[in-house]
Amino acid sequence: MPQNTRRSKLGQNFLVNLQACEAIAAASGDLSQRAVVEIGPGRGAITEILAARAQQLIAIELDTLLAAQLRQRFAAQTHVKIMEADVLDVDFGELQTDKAKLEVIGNLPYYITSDILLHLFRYSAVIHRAVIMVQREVAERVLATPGTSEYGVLSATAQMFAQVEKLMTLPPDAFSPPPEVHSTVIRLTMAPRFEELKVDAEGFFAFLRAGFAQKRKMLAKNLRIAGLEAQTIATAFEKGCVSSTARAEELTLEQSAALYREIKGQNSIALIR
Ligand SMILES: C[S@@+](CC[C@H](N)C(=O)[O-])C[C@H]1O[C@@H](n2cnc3c(N)ncnc32)[C@H](O)[C@@H]1O
Repeated sequence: MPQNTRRSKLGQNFLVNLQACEAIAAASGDLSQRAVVEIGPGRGAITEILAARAQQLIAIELDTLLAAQLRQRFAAQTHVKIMEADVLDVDFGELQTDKAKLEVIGNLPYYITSDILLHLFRYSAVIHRAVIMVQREVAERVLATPGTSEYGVLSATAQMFAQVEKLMTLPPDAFSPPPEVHSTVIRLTMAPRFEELKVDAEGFFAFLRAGFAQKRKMLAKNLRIAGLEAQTIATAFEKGCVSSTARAEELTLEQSAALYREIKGQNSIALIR
C-alpha cells in the first residue's frame, strides 16, 4: 500500500506542536509511580516525554514500520515496551502489573475513536484516567449535557463510566499532515455510576440505545418501536415523574435510570428488541 494511503487509513496525523505534547503528558499528573499506556505513539512525539516521566510505558502501535522504528529508538530504555498491535485487540487487564491502575494517553486514530472509547470503558476497572485527543465534534458529544442537541448515546455512555473534562482544542496546523478537523483533548477519570444509579450496564445501555434510536421521535414512541407495551411505558413515565412527551436527550442520567428501573421492575426490559 502506498505510504500516503496507509497514513490516511490509519489516521496518521502526527502532532508537531511541542507545547501540546507537553500539555497532554502533564494532564495525567505525576507518572513517576505509574504504568502508562499510550495508544498510537506514531513517530513518538508524546512517547518521548512519557518515557522520561513514567515508571513504565507500554506504547501500542498498529503500523509495523512505526513500531519497528520506535522499538529501535527506545531499545536502551528497558521501562518502555513497544507493542505492535491493534489497540482494540489488547486486553488492558493483562497490562496491569501491580495494584496501581493504568494511565492511558493518546492522540487517537480518529477512524476508530468510538470503538476505542468503548474498549477503554470495558476496562474501566483497571484504568485510572485517560487523556486523549479526539476530533472536536466527538469531544462535544462526549461532554454534552442533557437538553442539548449533541447529547446522545455516546454522551450518556461516557458519563456513566467517567467524569469528563475538556482540556484544550488544537487547530489542524498543530499536526502533520493537517487533518480536516479541529482536535480536542479530553480527560476521562473513570468513575462508573452503575451502583449509585442502581442499574446494570447491559440492560441500561440497551434501554438508552432504544430511547435514542430515532432522535426526532419522543422517547415513549421509541420505546414502543423497541417492543415495550404502551401501558408499561405510561406507568413507568408516571412513576418516574417523566413527561410523556419527553425526548431521550432531555433526560438526565438520573431520570433515565429511574425510568429504566421502573420498566425493569415491571419485568418488561426483556421485551426491548
Ligand atoms: C493521530 S496519530 C498519533 C501519532 C502520535 N501519537 C502523535 O501524536 O504524533 C494515530 C496513531 O495511531 C496509530 N494507529 C492507527 N490505528 C491503530 C490501532 N487500531 N491500534 C493502535 N494504533 C493505531 C497510527 O498508526 C498512528 O501512529
